[in-house]
Amino acid sequence: MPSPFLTPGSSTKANELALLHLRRDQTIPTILRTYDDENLGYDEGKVTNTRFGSFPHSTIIDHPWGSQIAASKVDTGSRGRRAAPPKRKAEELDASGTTTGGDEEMPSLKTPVAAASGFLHVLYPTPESWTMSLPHRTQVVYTPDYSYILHRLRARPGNTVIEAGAGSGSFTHAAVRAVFNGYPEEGPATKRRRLGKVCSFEFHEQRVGKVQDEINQHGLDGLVEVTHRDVYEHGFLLGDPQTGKSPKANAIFLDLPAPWLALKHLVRKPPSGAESPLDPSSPVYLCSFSPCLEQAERTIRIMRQLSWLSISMVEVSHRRLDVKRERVGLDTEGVRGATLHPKSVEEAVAKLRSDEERAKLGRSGLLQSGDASASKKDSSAQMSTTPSYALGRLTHRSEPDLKTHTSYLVFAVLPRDWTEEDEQRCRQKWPSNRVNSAAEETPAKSRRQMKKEAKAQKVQEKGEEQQTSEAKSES
Ligand SMILES: C[S@@+](CC[C@H](N)C(=O)[O-])C[C@H]1O[C@@H](n2cnc3c(N)ncnc32)[C@H](O)[C@@H]1O
Repeated sequence: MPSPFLTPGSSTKANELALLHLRRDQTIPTILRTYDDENLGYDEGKVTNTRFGSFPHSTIIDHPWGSQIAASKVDTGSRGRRAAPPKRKAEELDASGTTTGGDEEMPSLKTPVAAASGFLHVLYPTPESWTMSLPHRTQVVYTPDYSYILHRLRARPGNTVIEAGAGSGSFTHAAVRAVFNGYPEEGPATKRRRLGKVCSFEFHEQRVGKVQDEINQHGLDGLVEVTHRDVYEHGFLLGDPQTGKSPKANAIFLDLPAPWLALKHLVRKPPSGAESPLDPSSPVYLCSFSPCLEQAERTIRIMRQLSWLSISMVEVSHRRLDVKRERVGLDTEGVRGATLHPKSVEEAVAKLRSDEERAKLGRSGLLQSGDASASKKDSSAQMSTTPSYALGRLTHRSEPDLKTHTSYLVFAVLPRDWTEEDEQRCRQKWPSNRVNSAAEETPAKSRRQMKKEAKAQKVQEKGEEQQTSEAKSES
């Protein structure tokens, strides 16, 4: 099954994840099904109820992504009072095998009737929207952090990423999109076309089960491999911790309470004699996510002992700045967000004077509605000589609800092992006149010396030319 995260196609499909977008900060993830998989007893099949109305999934399936879906009239009251428990019906359907996957074979469902109001938009899932809507089981890595981490890990199509722990699967989805290079069913990986993969490790049993279910429902089987493992003790091999297969990782992301305890397994030659989980043919990039500086320091100390290079630490502290023009004044009547209040003493006094004037005219019966509106128009015309975008005071303040948390990210690189055979292979592959044993033995010449030698050669050539011309003239 193709994943809607990676290849969503043009329209929604039954049994695939879709995001029901209610408003900017409210999205409901759901697996679209025509039948009532939770046995809630709706005549219309599976229904999602929201504050903007009820949405039978039959009205959402087979619509282009981004479509606006109108709410339907759904009987949410009487379904619990049915004589035959709907659960039995659903169980029978499950047993007959007609519910899962075979939506065409479903018994007839009630055709939904459009409600007078209410709508939502149906969107395909992305790692960003999934991060905002996923069921949180742990603290998660948010988009501002994982976009930077994946960039620094040089995660690209065809790479293999090790992730520990998987937690709620937020980073997992972003990582698999970064390394995706085709589905395993499309053909085996070749030397030139490696299929990207995420090897995810988690020691909390229930979280493993949940992540595994989500990976399966999101069509990411084969691209993400979740292993139930305490990585401090048993490392990162796939299958058996001692004799298992190496994931041959190019990039590693550790989101663990004690990352330094896992580092001993991330070496080229494990002391136990087991295979290394790292790709022997490439440098390995690592990022460790810590909420406090002490953890970052401790990780760095162990990294140094284990030959990690280019170690650097970054504190991620995102702030989104809300920039806007604050308008205050009596000329802002009807302007959204503006403060209708005199902005200076002069304006306040002018207002008092005009109010007094108008009161006087009113008392003497001279104020006519036409005159009043004309005088109002005159004053606003006077004030509107400045273009509206330049009116008011420019202010900025940081938006408080940006979802992220302060994090200390430690980055490092472990170069690939380099043997004499590798050296010889390279010399054969890229022979160079400049790389020969003679050149290696003699120390490199300085520029000055080279210039001197060139000059001497020129003088010598000139002398030789002169000699031959003299000899010619003599003969
Ligand atoms: C902060 S959460 C990870 C969140 C995840 N990166 C995400 O974006 O959703 C840390 C996870 O590490 C797991 N963990 C802690 N110690 C572990 C260990 N020794 N081996 C494997 N997983 C471990 C915890 O169970 C927890 O789920």
